[in-house]
Amino acid sequence: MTLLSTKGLSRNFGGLKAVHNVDFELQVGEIRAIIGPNGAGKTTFVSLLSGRIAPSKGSVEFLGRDITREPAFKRVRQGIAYTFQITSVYFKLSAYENVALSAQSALTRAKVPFARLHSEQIAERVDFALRRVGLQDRAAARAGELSYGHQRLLEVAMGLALEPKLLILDEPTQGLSDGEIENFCALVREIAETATILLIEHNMPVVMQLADTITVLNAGEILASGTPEAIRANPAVQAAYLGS
Ligand SMILES: Nc1ncnc2c1ncn2[C@@H]1O[C@H](COP(=O)(O)OP(=O)(O)OP(=O)(O)O)[C@@H](O)[C@H]1O
Repeated sequence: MTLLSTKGLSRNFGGLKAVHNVDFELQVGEIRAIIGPNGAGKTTFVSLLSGRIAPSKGSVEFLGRDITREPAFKRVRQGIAYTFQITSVYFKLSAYENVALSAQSALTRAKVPFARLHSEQIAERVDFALRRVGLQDRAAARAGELSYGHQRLLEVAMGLALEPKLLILDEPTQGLSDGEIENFCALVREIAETATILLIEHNMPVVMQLADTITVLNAGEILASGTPEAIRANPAVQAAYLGS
């Protein structure tokens, strides 16, 4: 079953075609990686999916509905969560409060009137999300005092508190230690049991072990799509990206 698809999706910045004419399809339950050289258009592409930026041309469908013109907050309410770099974390708030903000927005999506939001409902969700990423013991810590690796995990917890159907992770392992990366991969597999994952990732071993399917972007266009084995063996991909 198709979760998300795009047709002719394009975004120009002046004369630059950052994303050009992309037809893309994502199936429910898969882990999809998007790879490509620097400047290939990966972040621009997922920003078009999440609604952070508007397309110059083309369309996006989510669960059969055209969401091309829907603003980001409405897409979040439909189940598209985008954890974008560390900038989304409020450093002065506690880990708990950061996740509670997300949880609140998800409960609003479920049409629970804002004024009647019970703190237990939020607490339940926050506890679940923090436990899932292994930060339950750091709930009271200020986000700004957490290690970088924990801040990245906090961001994932904020995404999970939205109970997303689609979780978009933009370079989630950047800056993590080898041990943290290993734990992170286990976490992604666990999350994939209940959500579809779209992952932008530069770390090839991570991509190769996690992804069901890899889509390669190059100069704003899809160069290839396939299993990790097929992508590894694809001469065009090797020439454009893997450099071997
Ligand atoms: N807001 C913007 N204004 C102008 N040009 C932009 C803007 N955002 C992205 N670009 C350009 O669009 C192209 C694609 O950028 P994008 O960040 O999507 O690539 P990427 O594949 O995510 O790269 P990286 O792997 O380095 O993060 C690049 O040439 C970039 O300079």
